[in-house]
Amino acid sequence: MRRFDFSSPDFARAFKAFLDERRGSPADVDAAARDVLEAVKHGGLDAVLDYTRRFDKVDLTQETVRVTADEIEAGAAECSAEVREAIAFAAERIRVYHARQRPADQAWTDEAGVELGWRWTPLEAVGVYVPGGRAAYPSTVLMNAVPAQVAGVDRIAMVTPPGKLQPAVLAAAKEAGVTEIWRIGGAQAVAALAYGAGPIQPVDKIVGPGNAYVTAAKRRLYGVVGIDALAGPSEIVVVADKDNNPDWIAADLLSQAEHDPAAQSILITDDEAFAAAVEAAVAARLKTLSTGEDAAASWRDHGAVIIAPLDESPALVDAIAPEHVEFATENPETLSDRVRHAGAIFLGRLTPEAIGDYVAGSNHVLPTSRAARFQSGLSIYDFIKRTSIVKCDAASFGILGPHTAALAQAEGLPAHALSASIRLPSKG
Ligand SMILES: NC(=O)c1ccc[n+]([C@@H]2O[C@H](COP(=O)([O-])OP(=O)(O)OC[C@H]3O[C@@H](n4cnc5c(N)ncnc54)[C@H](O)[C@@H]3O)[C@@H](O)[C@H]2O)c1
Ligand SMILES: N[C@H](CO)Cc1c[nH]c[nH+]1
Ligand SMILES: [Zn+2]
Repeated sequence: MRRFDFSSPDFARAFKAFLDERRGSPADVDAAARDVLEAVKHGGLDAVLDYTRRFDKVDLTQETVRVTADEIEAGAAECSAEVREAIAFAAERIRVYHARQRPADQAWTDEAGVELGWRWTPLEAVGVYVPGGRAAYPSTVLMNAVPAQVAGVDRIAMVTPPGKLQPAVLAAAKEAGVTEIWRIGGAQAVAALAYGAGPIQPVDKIVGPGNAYVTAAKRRLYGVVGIDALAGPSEIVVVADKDNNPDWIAADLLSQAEHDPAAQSILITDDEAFAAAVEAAVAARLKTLSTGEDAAASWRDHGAVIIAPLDESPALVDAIAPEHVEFATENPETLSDRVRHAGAIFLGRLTPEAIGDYVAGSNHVLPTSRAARFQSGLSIYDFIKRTSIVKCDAASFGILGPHTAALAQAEGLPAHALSASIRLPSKG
């Protein structure tokens, strides 16, 4: 864990160096993802199954790689009633939240008499990545698949590593109406969705979070398929004053650290004694968590405590551009309203980020590695696209045609110019 003191003369340089560590994929991870993509592109399902044997230690065949309808039913039935109820509760809140995002088609006639507008249509085939290396993620099934269903996507193909295919994951898939599930993960699963592999038909877009290998593969495949955002190892910034319970804040920091040794948790506070209390609480909790080993590695290698006036926190948060930021302060909006770059903002002492991970209704698939500077979290917009519509009649063509021909001539594109001028009444 690194400590930074805003008042130190070296702060700006040291903080920038710290931030630069988290831009893009590490070179070794990117190289590994590149090799996997090439192998699957040329080797198809055999290559996918080879990597599954190597990385996931599971031996699958063309016959067993797909989760059958019976397996989905049986797995979902094994899930406890309490968890099934929570899945249904979360799914409904996610459904309602994302339905509100649905934009309207538009159509109007402008002053030149041109009929203009646009129409939104759903994507046909989407691949959803549900992580499953270290933990099982039923919540991520919902965060990916429910918005896709709300948007009206025809085919949802889910991939998830074979090891942790737990009842709750299958119950969530059932709740979200997902019927196509492949037990593959990592860069090889992303490649299979993009290129197709044996029985796995290629998709038009791949969404969903994953570890650094999954994220590097998605980054490389952009263009072959659409991708949503670079949603890699989890991140949290907690802005907290000294009036918080240090145990609560420690839990919030650890809630993201436990996802992955590559996750990142950062505390910003103006009080040194409070920072020390949180650090002590983190150390104590690490000993009791079943995920303590990963969380300890994350806190040790990527964690940070920044001592700074709270008034500086919005600018610091913008520089970090984190996946999540919590403002555990008395009037959180006075600070949070000044933040521009964050995947999601959680306000007040009673809104821990974990609420957003599961049941708030907002999406938990969010940009990491500072991608919040230019990307949003997963939404209905990832599953629809806009087609523009234009219609001229004789009168409006008479206005637009000559300008079209003039611009085409200026670009040295005579066929374009002709396509307009040929339709204009001849001048003489
Ligand atoms: N940003 C978000 O919105 C968000 C949401 C949920 C989870 N997450 C993140 O998702 C990630 C889940 O990670 P995970 O590892 O548990 O599951 P994962 O499914 O992302 O990755 C597991 C796969 O990684 C591959 N792999 C493992 N080691 C490899 C290696 N050395 N070389 C190549 N491939 C390898 C394996 O094939 C395995 O199936 C965490 O980083 C978590 O923070 C992010
Ligand atoms: N915090 C993760 C996004 O970074 C999402 C998640 C799923 N389950 C628990 N948490
Ligand atoms: Zn989480």
